[in-house]
Amino acid sequence: MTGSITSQPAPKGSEQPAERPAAQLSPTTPPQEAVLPPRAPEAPAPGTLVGSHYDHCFGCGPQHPAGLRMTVVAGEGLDVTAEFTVGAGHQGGPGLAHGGLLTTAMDETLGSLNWLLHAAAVTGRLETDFVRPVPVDSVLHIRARITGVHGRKIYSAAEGRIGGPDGPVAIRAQALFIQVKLEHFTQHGRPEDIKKALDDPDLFKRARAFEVNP
Ligand SMILES: CCCCCCCCCCCCCC(=O)SCCNC(=O)CCNC(=O)[C@H](O)C(C)(C)COP(=O)(O)OP(=O)(O)OC[C@H]1O[C@@H](n2cnc3c(N)ncnc32)[C@H](O)[C@@H]1OP(=O)(O)O
Repeated sequence: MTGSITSQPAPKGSEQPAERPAAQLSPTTPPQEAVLPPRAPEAPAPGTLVGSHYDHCFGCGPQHPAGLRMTVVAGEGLDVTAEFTVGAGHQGGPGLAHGGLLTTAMDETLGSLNWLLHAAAVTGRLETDFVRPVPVDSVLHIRARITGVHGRKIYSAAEGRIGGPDGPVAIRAQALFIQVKLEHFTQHGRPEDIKKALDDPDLFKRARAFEVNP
């Protein structure tokens, strides 16, 4: 067979393996200077629901018609747990969860950690390893923790297990969240949604509570 990429002769002078670049730390790995701060006084008590940050959020909003409606429970330290039940509407391959939706569930859980610091933060980078397929009807049990804080950067990691906390690992994630001011939302969001949120004191009080001075 001709024309196959693999059957092409190596270009002259390329017989030596290229020098590998030095191993680099992922931007989601906390630097040595990072710290683990105490829980904020406003953090939800251990064992209680963290609560939805926005009613229309795809990940946690109770008013979202097709969202994941995830609920997250605060842990004892800088950690949370969450469960995501994979439904027929979440399929990628037949009978299996779509990877992008699993990533969303991880993002939502990791994002909830910021409540423990009382910090408004958005996902800057999210890395995901898909370890095994997740069948429809299974419950993904997610445990997430903050791994370090450095300036505006909040580092975190999570693991999703099938069926419960002792089930087989299906997905792992590491994230870098960046603290932002409330203006991040009010300046960039669609004006009618921002107005609706601002006009509704119940919807917005949590967001206001998030205001920080990075
Ligand atoms: C209305 C209702 C409101 C509800 C409120 C609830 C909130 C909860 C919502 C939760 C919803 C669920 C979660 C969601 O879905 S959140 C939604 C998905 N995420 C976003 O939309 C974020 C989009 N990105 C941005 O807005 C900006 O890029 C941000 C704000 C992130 C940074 O732009 P900003 O101009 O502010 O800062 P900076 O650029 O100086 O960067 C600062 C530092 O960070 C480092 N860096 C940045 N990015 C990366 C990267 N990718 N890898 C590695 N490093 C990165 C950067 O090098 C720098 O480091 P250093 O030089 O200092 O060392």
